[in-house]
Amino acid sequence: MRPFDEDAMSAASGFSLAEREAVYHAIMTRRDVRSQFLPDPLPDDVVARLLTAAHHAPSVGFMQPWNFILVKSEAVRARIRDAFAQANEDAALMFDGERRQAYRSLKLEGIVEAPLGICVTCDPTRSGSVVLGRTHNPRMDSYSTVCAIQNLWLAARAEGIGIGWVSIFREGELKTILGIPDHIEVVAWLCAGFVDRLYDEPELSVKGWRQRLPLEELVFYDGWGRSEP
Ligand SMILES: Cc1cc2c(cc1C)N(C[C@H](O)[C@H](O)[C@H](O)COP(=O)(O)O)c1[nH]c(=O)[nH]c(=O)c1N2
Repeated sequence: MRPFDEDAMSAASGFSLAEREAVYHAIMTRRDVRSQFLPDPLPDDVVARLLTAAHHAPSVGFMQPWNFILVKSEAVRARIRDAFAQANEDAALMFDGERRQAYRSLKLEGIVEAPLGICVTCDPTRSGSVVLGRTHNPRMDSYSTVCAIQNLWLAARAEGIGIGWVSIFREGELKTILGIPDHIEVVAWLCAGFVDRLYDEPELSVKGWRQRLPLEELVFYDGWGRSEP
């Protein structure tokens, strides 16, 4: 192996050491935010940067299947929060005993507290019925939309903006509230707002719900279940 050469690395990537570190810093310190939102509105230019980051995500066949519905209205966000509350009650009943109690103690959304809601959708018809790369797996358009969300989430981390992904909804209710056509898939409701602090570790881990798995247990070599030769 070639000896590590910092100058060569920077020349090859076009990233200085500090820039490379900044990328990993954003990745490692990004958090899902539920309750640390500040009420200050997000400036339009910052929101535009986040959406631009999202729009530069990879997508199957370059179909760019996403739309972003920006929801500032408190009244609309209150309806979305009510839709969450109903679905969350069903969700709690799916757990038993102590786990149900623990689930109920978690705060799993900041829909009203966050000054901006972003509903991210996926349009499976965006570039016709046959899409390069989606021919044998129709879910690839949803996966592309998730890539856009992750770009937005990391850019937000760098901008000091917290993002909380809320998925505890009956999709039909969100569609009704937001007037989303039937053929469009709702991929995410994102709560967005400035934050004054972030958890160092995932909140679900801090609160004892579930811990990060050891990476070594998740990596196989040359086939499913095969450990390092
Ligand atoms: C597809 C999807 C859907 C959801 C989430 C994430 C993703 C990727 N997460 C956030 C999730 O709980 C969180 O990412 C993990 O707990 C890890 O924490 P950090 O994101 O590292 O802080 C999430 N969190 C929450 O409080 N309510 C929710 O409904 C959801 N839904």
